[in-house]
Amino acid sequence: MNIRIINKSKNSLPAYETAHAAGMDLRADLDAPIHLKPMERKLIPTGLYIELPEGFEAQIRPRSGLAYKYGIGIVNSPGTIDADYRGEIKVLLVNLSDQVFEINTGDRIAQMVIARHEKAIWQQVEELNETSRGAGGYGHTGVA
Ligand SMILES: O=c1ccn([C@H]2C[C@H](O)[C@@H](COP(=O)(O)OP(=O)(O)OP(=O)(O)O)O2)c(=O)[nH]1
Ligand SMILES: [Mg+2]
Repeated sequence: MNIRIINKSKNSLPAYETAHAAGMDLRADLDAPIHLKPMERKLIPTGLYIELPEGFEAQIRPRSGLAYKYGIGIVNSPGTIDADYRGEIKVLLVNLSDQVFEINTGDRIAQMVIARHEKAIWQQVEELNETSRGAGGYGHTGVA
């Protein structure tokens, strides 16, 4: 599908890195390197602006390699880009390691998945259909 995009960054457009990748990697668009101290969080600009069709969202998800090797996560994971948002896409990184993490312009800091979503219309009722699970949750089926 075609999605309108403005690229004010110095990077090329986000791209699928492999043939059937679900996400396109997002690159940082910086004037100077950013240093993320342990437990610090910062909004990282991408220089990208998109116009999603109604009924679609973009999810901003962590990259597993950065998470595993450097403890880099996304505070609000998955971030949600709404179809009516026209501002710059930013990524809220957090450093969960005990080392400073340096981000340079052009670094692939996250990935973005374009997804359909439903628009719910509430049907307010007094009772819900019964199930065998009922209100059980939070591990009520056990561990093993
Ligand atoms: O990781 C993210 C998450 C959000 N956004 C942008 C797009 C999104 O459409 C908007 C609002 O995000 P969200 O609804 O998650 O934040 P909010 O705190 O509810 O803000 P708002 O009151 O503006 O909806 O911010 C990003 O650029 N990156
Ligand atoms: Mg919101």
